[in-house]
Amino acid sequence: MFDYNTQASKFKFQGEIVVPGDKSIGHTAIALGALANGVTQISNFSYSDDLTVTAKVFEKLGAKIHTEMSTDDMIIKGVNHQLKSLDEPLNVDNVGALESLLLGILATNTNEYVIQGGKYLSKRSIQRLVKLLKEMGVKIQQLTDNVLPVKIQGSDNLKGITYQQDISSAQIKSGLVLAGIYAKSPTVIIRKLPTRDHTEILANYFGANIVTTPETITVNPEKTELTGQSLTIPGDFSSAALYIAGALLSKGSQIRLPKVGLNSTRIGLLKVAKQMGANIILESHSINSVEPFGDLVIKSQQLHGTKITAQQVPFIIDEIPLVALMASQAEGQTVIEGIHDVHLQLSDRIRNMRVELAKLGIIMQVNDDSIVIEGEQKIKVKDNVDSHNDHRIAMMLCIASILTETPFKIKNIESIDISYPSFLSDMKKVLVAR
Ligand SMILES: O=C(O)C1=C[C@@H](OP(=O)(O)O)[C@@H](O)[C@H](O)C1
Ligand SMILES: C=C(OP(=O)(O)O)C(=O)O
Repeated sequence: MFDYNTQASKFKFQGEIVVPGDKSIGHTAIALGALANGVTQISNFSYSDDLTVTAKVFEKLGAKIHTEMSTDDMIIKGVNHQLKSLDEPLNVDNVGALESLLLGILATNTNEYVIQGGKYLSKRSIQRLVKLLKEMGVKIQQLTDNVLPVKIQGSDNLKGITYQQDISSAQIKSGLVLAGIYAKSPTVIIRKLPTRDHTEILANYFGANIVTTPETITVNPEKTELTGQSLTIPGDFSSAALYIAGALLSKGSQIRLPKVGLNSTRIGLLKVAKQMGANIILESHSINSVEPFGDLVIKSQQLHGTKITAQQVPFIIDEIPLVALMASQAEGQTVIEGIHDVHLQLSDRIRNMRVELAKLGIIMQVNDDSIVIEGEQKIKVKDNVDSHNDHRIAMMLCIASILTETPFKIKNIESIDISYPSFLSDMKKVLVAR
């Protein structure tokens, strides 16, 4: 509903910016803290629209959540797996990560719940996870075919299952892992490709017994008791990626990003940038925390095209719009393979980024299983652009805007609140006209 007017100047990045805490880890930490016995203390928790929805849902289910806004500390008193029964539906809005975590958790409880979703989640199929949970013994009734709302009644006698992944989705995996924690027998997930692993890492930190190999994830439920923990959430790599792409592309840039999350399943963009010829400096690296983090220094560099394989795609899943922008400014062609088997993101993200970048004169070919992007495309503004209420597209378009002197409008800019509400003001702090 709000238009953002970009500026009639090219910019470069200079200085240092601390990005907010990771959204994906935030969802998982709230879910586990709410479910656990005792108190969980989360440092560097950053509220965004999506995390507000998650906190509200778990408060409704009985968890007590206190947030110290001045210090970004969140304290959760968990329900020790005794979820409150409810007469009203739980609304997950358009928060995909919450939808699957919640289905997995409610699967383990005998109360009946209704889960509702917003515009996008009322269209995105949840058939895969529903089918798997039903195999475990959960009763799920879908009021419309394969989408939210659903009525779910879990069981305290769930049977572990073996799931051969047919799609590389971290969310489906997370739902199944959480259901498996309280089942009566082990659940085994045979991987298609590795995806982000925050759920496995944090669940083990809270007391679960999940064994991972490159090929499998085994959830051993025997005697599992989740206990409240203390943890610090690192900076969100997906937010840092905006500055990484922006600084690489805008001549004369140098930016430092302290304490960014560096979980290897999230930082595919660093590998892609390296393949494209970039040298990103890692100044310090802490691996002794629950999730690794470090300081990154990025300078503008001329990039060249590359081939991004299907195995790399889950590790750049939320950064594909930024990778497309980088590819369009590099020398030569870039191909992103294996896009067919990824989970449909929020809006139809790949289609929407293609349509909106075309309005800025950036053309790409989207095939059934690949994207082909020619390099050295000049940005030529032909029309105003639209975020399609997708925060990743809105913020990528903001980065594109600093590469051109021609101003344009970004419609529905408020979608940035989904993950990074302070993005525009943060970005301004480190932008210098060139
Ligand atoms: O688990 C998560 O927090 C997420 C997993 C990813 O989805 P899929 O791997 O299911 O596609 C990612 O795109 C989404 O933004 C958040
Ligand atoms: C799609 C995203 O998140 P979710 O799937 O949780 O809505 C995202 O953060 O880009």
